[in-house]
Amino acid sequence: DSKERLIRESDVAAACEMSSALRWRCSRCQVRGMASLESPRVSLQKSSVCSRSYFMVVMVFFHVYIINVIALLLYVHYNNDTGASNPQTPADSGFPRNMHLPRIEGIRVGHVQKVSLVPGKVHEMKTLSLKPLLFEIPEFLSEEECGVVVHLAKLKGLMESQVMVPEGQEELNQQLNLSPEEIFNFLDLNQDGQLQPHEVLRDGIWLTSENLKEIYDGLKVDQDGNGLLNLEEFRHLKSDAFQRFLLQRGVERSQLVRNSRHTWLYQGQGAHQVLQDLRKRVTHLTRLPSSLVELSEPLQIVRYEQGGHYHAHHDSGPVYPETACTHTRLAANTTSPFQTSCRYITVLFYLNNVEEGGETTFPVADNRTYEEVSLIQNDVDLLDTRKHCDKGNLRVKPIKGTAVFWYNYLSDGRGWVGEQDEYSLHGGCVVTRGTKWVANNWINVDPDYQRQARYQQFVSQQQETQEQEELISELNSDQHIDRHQDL
Ligand SMILES: O=C(O)CCC(=O)C(=O)O
Ligand SMILES: [Fe+2]
Repeated sequence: DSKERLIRESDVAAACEMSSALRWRCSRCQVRGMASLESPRVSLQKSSVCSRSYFMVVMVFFHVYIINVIALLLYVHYNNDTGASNPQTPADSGFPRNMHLPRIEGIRVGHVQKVSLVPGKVHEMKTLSLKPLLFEIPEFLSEEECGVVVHLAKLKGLMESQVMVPEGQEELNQQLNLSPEEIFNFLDLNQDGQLQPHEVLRDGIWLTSENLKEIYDGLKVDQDGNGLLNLEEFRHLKSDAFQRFLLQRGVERSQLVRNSRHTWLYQGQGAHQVLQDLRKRVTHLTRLPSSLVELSEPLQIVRYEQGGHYHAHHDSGPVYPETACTHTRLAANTTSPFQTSCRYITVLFYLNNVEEGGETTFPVADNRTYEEVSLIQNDVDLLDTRKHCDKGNLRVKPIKGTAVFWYNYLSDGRGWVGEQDEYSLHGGCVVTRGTKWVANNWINVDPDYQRQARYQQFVSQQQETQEQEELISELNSDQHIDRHQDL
């Protein structure tokens, strides 16, 4: 009998160890533990409640627990490898399988966080809006740095940001094989069977209702004269008819979507130190992997003369499965006619103080809802930065050295780029006095993780080949020198 009790006692000990592994509070163990301090007799009596079957139950729990843990580990493992957002990437791509893009938290509008971007200086970063996620950092560039960037841009020379050439709309439509009905349906946002002025394809030219009436009259297209186009009237038009008409009649620069000049400055190895420093600072600011920042577009410098403007736009378009990104297209092996620049982040620097006007407007920042149709109502076109900048939700005054930055895409919830953030709509208000200099640093990320990975692999292979070729040519030239010396 005492032997059996001893066995039971050891069973209980084993069972209790199991149960503590399960974090399952075994009151009997506590009773046993306490009792054993006081009197072994009591301990034996109490332990009798823990029978073999009790031990079996605990063992079953223990096994279920272990199986659950293994299943969870397997799930995490396979989800990382085969998930849509983070699919398998080649082992030698130098691009981690599971790269997560950090996103800075805005907390709330007006929140200020301190950021350390350059040694010995602390910057303050203020949240301007949450939709889009938008920040302002005063004194991001020093006065001298602003001067250097403007100087370099002038040395390089600036070109018109928008030229007046029809953009081959007709050819594109033919290529896409779209019927007039399909195009009409696509343009007719509210599907009322009529094209309102704002539903007409503007394609580079900013058409006010007055402009449009003039075009309709000139082309004799609006047969019933109601200022709207129905499908029948639309059928008689070529899709680039408006552009051609305006080209013949002559268009002023102020009638374009964008009235500015710009140039591009390379920021990689060998570039001016200020440009390289700027890129490093942007990497620190955005907290993105440096490889992404380094493979992005060069710095764009923009100059607006007095009267210059940029109507509200998105820096990067929506991405559908068939949309290619301009930067990864080379490695994507696609023939899709749809492409966008996939600018995940815009960092905009103000390089001078503007005497009057020239603010950056975010007309729908922190709106409750975003509806394209409600942007143009009762002759107030919120996209029009020549006329209605004062009616937008948020305007940032250009101050020399200040940087603003925002996300043009939302997160996909799994650490990668998600859908376009429509609230990132913005524009440059008309410069009413003086000139305005800004610079754009766009960080390009493909919302398709695998395409971005392939692109990075492609670039690193190219770099390797180039380095090898350089090494070979260096060796050859060394041999050449030696031979020369021999001679
Ligand atoms: O000039 C500005 O304030 C905005 C510029 C801009 O949006 C752009 O260049 O894409
Ligand atoms: Fe922009």
